[in-house]
Amino acid sequence: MKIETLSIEGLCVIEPALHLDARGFFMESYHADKWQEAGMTGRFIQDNHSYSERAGTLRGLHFQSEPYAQTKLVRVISGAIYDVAVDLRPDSRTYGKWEGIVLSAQNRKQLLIPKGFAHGFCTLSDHTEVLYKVDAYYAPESDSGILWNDEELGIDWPCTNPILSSKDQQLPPLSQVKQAARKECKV
Ligand SMILES: Cc1cn([C@H]2C[C@H](O)[C@@H](COP(=O)(O)OP(=O)(O)O[C@H]3O[C@H](C)C(=O)[C@H](O)[C@H]3O)O2)c(=O)[nH]c1=O
Repeated sequence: MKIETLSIEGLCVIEPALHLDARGFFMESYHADKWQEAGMTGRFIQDNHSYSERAGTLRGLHFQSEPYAQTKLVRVISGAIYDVAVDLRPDSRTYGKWEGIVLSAQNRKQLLIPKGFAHGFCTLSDHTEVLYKVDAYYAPESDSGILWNDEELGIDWPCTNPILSSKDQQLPPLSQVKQAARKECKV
């Protein structure tokens, strides 16, 4: 297994060991103890699977607020995505910074996104399937997000006119998310 840290602390890219033979390959796509030994947090309790018909489909940016914040372990089993994580951890020196990486069925890379990040991706091919593990259950009442093309974030998406859900089209700007977080801290 190879692990690469990214410029934002806590984000890391995992490449599981591949066992190749004349039939193809086998890999352990997740192993709780090995992932923990490698320093990755998160005991995952829910698996998610999304399918996007067309390239240029953008899902996000989403996050669940505490106490339902989720660590995510994201990988692609068909097609490819540009996967983006945005640091929303209140005391982080990289608050509001983002990292993007291509995850694909071909590169078999996985992105570990700790709690406190918003997450989104844009598909780079038709018929893209994304699997991701989370360490907290879906809690719609805590579901929140940031508008994909928020100017303050300035994410360099590879898709200009994406296919979005109506929900994602109406997500708030980062400024509003920051304001809400400040209000929560004062409570
Ligand atoms: C996330 C989730 C959704 N749902 C239901 C709720 C809706 O009826 C339907 C589609 O949900 P949504 O439009 O939020 O799905 P995505 O736009 O793919 O959102 C996800 O994509 C971004 C990239 C993420 O990181 C989040 O995990 C998640 O928000 O699935 C569930 O039943 N359980 C779940 O855990």
